[in-house]
Amino acid sequence: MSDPAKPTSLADRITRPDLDASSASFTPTASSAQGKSTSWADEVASPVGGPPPLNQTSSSLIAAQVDGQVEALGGSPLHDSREPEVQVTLSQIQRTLGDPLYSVGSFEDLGISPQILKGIFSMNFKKPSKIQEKALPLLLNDPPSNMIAQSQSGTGKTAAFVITVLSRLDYSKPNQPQALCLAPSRELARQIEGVVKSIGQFVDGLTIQAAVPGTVERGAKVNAMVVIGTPGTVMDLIKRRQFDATQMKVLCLDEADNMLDQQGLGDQCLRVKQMMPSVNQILLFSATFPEGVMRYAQQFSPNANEIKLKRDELTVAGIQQMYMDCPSDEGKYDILARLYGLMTVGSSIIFVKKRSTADRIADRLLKDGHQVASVHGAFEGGERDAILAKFRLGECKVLITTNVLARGIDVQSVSMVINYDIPMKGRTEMDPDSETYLHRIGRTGRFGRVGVSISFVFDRKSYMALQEIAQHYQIDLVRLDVEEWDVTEATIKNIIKSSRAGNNLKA
Ligand SMILES: Nc1ncnc2c1ncn2[C@@H]1O[C@H](COP(=O)(O)OP(=O)(O)OP(=O)(O)O)[C@@H](O)[C@H]1O
Repeated sequence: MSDPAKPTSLADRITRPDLDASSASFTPTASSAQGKSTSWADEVASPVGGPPPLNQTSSSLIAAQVDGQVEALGGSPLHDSREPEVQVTLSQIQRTLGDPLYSVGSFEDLGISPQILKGIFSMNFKKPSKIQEKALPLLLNDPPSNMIAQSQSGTGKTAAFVITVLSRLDYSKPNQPQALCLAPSRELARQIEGVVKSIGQFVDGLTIQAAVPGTVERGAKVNAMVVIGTPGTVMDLIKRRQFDATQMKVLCLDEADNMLDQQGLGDQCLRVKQMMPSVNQILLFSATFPEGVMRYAQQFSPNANEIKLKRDELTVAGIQQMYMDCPSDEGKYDILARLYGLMTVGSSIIFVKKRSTADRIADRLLKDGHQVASVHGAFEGGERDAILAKFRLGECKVLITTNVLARGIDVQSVSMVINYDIPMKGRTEMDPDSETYLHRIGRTGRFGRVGVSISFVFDRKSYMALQEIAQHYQIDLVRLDVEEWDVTEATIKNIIKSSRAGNNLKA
């Protein structure tokens, strides 16, 4: 069907790596080199570029496996050249104050309290990551200044803002709310609460409280120094005077682009901010800041120092991004069921568009004898917490979910992410949602680990959407052949194994 000499499709641009089991390295087969394919990929013309040299694709896969090996016993794997340089732009105010811009090589250089340092080291953080080394000197500088910070998924943004929050508190006022971290989902808020607890575990007098649905009873007071919550709940608590926000110093929005971009969440964040007259440091963090949202972010967090990444540096090198050409929408299920064995090598997350799809797939997989759990917005809060807790502990290895868990969730054992449905924007679903794609696949490959993402396409629309996402980030997706299952299986296994080796060493 396709002319091997003519680079017309994504499948032509991207090469399928085949595994040479004896040498445990990838080499292209004759069939892939000749462009043999019967997929959507061949039927849709690609507007850009020719194929990368075959050996380039295969060697990049080998490199990824080597990169994924982490240092033995608690060494941090993310301290090498794979972490892209972040671009720092100082605010006008900061420039007039003088240039404090330096990059710290160690947490000790930050001048933070010994108790906070002890907390950091107890988490086995040996050195700051790039975002931490660039952001923390600015975040901790006096007088406090705003920041809009972008860095890749899994690079330690949470610790950067948590260390800042803990360094800004007046410990003589344990019952007075002074810092608020907002997140778009209860799960992420809970996770941030955990990080505050861990880093702050040796800080005398620290008080922490979650403000997500169901945690603060009607009439009860929010009386902790650090509050971590979701925008709607926090807004209601302040309005009902359960939460005194008058002495708030720091406001931090995690996944800021997502919250500011959505009508409801964005309005709630703005209302919350307006109810905090004394806030003097507004921090916005995310792996993505699309241009349109950036302008609003700059209004929300005025005169902020900015840390940004180039668009082609947004994807994490350790995540091998692949796709599978499925026979039909319904046919995706059979492919998923075949992948099940690989999904349980580590832990996996399957992202679908609709809650009903999550339930349907979970039911079928369970009936077929597989252990999976689904979780989404229709579940009651406590149930959501319980399922995620099981997943974190590895008691449940495969989680089927919607975009509700696409952002921020940090489970280091996740070695595979499956995009069962390609993420599309809004109700019309006309445009691919590149940001959500990035956040979804970012649930694997955390802090320098290796992971695999597999996106399912089955028709022209899904194929074109994925192609657009690939072009947006200038990435080459690897095609896995559903017809050559042995090769596909070996390819995935090999990558996951390398990440597991790292994790085992770390344990
Ligand atoms: N300096 C460090 N050394 C070692 N591990 C670290 C360090 N900083 C953070 N980590 C670990 O890296 C992992 C990812 O961090 P975190 O969840 O903050 O990423 P993130 O940048 O917020 O990602 P996302 O964009 O997906 O929300 C966590 O498990 C965290 O404990």
